[in-house]
Amino acid sequence: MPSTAAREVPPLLLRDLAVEYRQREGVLRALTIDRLEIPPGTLCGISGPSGSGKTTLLHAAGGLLHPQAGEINWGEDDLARMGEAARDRWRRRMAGFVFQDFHLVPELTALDNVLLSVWFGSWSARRHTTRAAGLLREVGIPDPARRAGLLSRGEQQRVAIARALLHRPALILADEPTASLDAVTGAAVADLLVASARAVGATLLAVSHDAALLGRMDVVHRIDKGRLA
Ligand SMILES: Nc1ncnc2c1ncn2[C@@H]1O[C@H](COP(=O)(O)OP(=O)(O)OP(=O)(O)O)[C@@H](O)[C@H]1O
Repeated sequence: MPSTAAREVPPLLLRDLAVEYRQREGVLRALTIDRLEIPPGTLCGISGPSGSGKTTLLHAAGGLLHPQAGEINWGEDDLARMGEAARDRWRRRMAGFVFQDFHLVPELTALDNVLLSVWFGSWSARRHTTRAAGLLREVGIPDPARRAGLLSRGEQQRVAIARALLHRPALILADEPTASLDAVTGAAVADLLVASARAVGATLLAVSHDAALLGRMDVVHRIDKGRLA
């Protein structure tokens, strides 16, 4: 299991948060959170009906969107007060993302998919190549030279998890990580995600409808109509 400790993991505190989307019919208030605190290293599930605001919450907590009001405090850093460039830098430093449909480039090898952020960033490729190959071995991908498009769906999600772990994130944000996998493969991916976060002490925020995954979280917050239920 990936075992190198994460950087220092800050607590998350959301306060008076409001996220709105401009839609054709007008402005939709998608999320209203008075207060939500998540201690460092917590495995936190986010559940709720379709359209209730789960992904919006994940994106707000991960600095992928700018809220209309409120605070998104990861320790000393308030993402709500940062511009887009600062949030980009914060994300690259702090967060690893895992998505339902993997977001891999099928023509590239497993290794190159894990290293994509290194190509686009200013990190040293050689140092990261060794770590990326090691992570792929640890998540159960023995052949890093295999093209991602030739891997099974479960293997592709393993590659995506290795990619999320590359920069030793303090936070792992996963959006329906098992939803496009069959039950057995999903359970194995859930095991890997939980074990990976635990091994490095990272905070895990996982949006999911998957009872097996949610059952492995320390806490599950349910969202209904944009509010904590
Ligand atoms: N970029 C956007 N522009 C406009 N409206 C949006 C946008 N993203 C989400 N919404 C709306 O905000 C509400 C919450 O969406 P969100 O994706 O957060 O819900 P969800 O609980 O993750 O849903 P699901 O389980 O179906 O993925 C929905 O009504 C959705 O239509």
